[in-house]
Amino acid sequence: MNGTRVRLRELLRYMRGRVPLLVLAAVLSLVGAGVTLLQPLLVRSVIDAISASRPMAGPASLLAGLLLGSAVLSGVRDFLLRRTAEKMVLKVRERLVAHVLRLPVAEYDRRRTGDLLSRIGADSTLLRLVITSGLFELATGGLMILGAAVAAILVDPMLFAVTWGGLVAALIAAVLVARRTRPLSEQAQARLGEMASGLERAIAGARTIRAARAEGRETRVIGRSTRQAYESGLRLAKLQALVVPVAHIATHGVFLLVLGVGGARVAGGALSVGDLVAFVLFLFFLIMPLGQVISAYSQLQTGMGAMQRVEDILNLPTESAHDRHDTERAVLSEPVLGEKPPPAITFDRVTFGYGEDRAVLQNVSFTVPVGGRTALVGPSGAGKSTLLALAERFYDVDSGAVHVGGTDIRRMSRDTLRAQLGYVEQEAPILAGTIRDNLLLATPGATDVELMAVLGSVNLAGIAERTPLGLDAEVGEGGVLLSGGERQRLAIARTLLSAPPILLLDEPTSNLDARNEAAFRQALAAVSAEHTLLIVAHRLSTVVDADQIVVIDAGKVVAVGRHDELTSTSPLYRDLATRQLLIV
Ligand SMILES: Nc1ncnc2c1ncn2[C@@H]1O[C@H](COP(=O)(O)OP(=O)(O)OP(=O)(O)O)[C@@H](O)[C@H]1O
Repeated sequence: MNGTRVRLRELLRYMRGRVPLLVLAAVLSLVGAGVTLLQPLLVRSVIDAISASRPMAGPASLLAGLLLGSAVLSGVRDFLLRRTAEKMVLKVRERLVAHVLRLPVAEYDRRRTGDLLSRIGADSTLLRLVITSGLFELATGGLMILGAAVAAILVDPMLFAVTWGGLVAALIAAVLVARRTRPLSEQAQARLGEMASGLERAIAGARTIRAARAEGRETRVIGRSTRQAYESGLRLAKLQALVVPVAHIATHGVFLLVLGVGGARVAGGALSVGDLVAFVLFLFFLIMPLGQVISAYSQLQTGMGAMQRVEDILNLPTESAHDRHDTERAVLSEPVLGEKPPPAITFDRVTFGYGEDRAVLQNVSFTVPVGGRTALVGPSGAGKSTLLALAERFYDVDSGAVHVGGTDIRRMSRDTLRAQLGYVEQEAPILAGTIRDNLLLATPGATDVELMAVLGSVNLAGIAERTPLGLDAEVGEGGVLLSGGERQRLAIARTLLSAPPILLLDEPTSNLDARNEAAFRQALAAVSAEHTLLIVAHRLSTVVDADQIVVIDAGKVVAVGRHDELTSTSPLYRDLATRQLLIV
């Protein structure tokens, strides 16, 4: 009950700003219901006029006019409602997209992409049901039933009492079904989300899945969710199939009863033929919207279920909502004249774990001086990439602090922090789109000359000269139309273009061929010349001339120094270098 109230409040929030249109639609509905309920009375006048051989042209033409009027009114009302509902779906989708793009990175680690997509696509569409079928049909149908019942009572209370039992039976059956609808349709939507996740995984991993000849198995796994959605739908259909006969018997029985008892009352002179026809028509207007109200109630439940799934996402705190200091303007420490500038980055006794169970980094302290190259080396899983993620503040440290330019990064807005840092992931993520789209990601205003210059600096000008499309050539989903080395250098070019003072680079572990390797070195040299570079290094050639090497093992700093020093002082480093854990 409490949950329903909360959702109704949310619903009202979605409708904010659209109240005038909804009120207009409500007024049109009211007028429409009134016009419809006048029709039986006019029919009665026409019939009674014919029976008494009186002229009937007046009431007959009024009846025709009313019919036309109510048709036009219902058309206008439906359009207004659909428009309002579409607008609501638009607003919810806009909010969902903006919200999903601002969720903390850890949230993406936990969730399936397909499920998020399905909530944005399918569930937001179902929300439309809440307004159109749900609220309005429920309200107008309810109004119609009430009006028709009152009118029927006025025509003949005794005949109405006879019909009452059948109507109540039909109503109870309908409410029972509607109550089961919501959990079943929620189940079906959740299964559809799983199906979308499965498909997303299968398409993203298409090559691996083909190579492993696993299409059949993947199809079966995805098929399971589809089948479960079908089963929920089927259970719903069975439930509804049970109710239809009950409603059918109840409503048809009521009509037969009315005709029988009413016929006897006409014969006895208690009612005129016109009265009986008017009563039957009122009964018709009472029973007809009953079906509408029942299905509207089920649809309202379906829409509310979808709303719950949408709200689940909207209620997740965004990245900056986790953050008490984000509203403060960042005050980056300005170096005082004659004073040594603060280090570019300082990790100060940093301890961090992704979950509660295990610390990935323990008490890590080191500084990255301004200018030059600091390389992070260590065995796989030691925590090197995690250090870059902490500097970008994708996650917050559990204890200790990270400082950038002398300021604790929790004391600056994420925007300010990320403007200081460029970040190139290990598996350079190239976005589907053109070379230009990719380069402009962080620097939307760059000119073509600047784009070509930055491509040249990482030895990549050639990719813009391969096709007549130049910078507008597509790179494919995830950059599949480029080689691994080209992807990495395009990602570096993209980051260089935004000219951040500090660059965080996760070196690719993949073996590059000699030409790509040379090009990568050249790109690194271009980066090192103008930026402070913190690089997770997998290649000996990256570390031999680094200004500082930090050796990490199992989440701890075990040695810091230059290549020559470390080869004599750090057994682990020597081991890494000589056993070629660092690629030569
Ligand atoms: N998003 C994440 N959620 C949970 N655990 C993670 C996540 N990312 C990394 N880990 C875990 O944290 C540990 C350190 O990972 P990290 O990627 O920092 O290592 P690394 O030293 O960069 O390794 P590599 O050289 O193989 O890239 C690993 O045990 C890894 O399983």
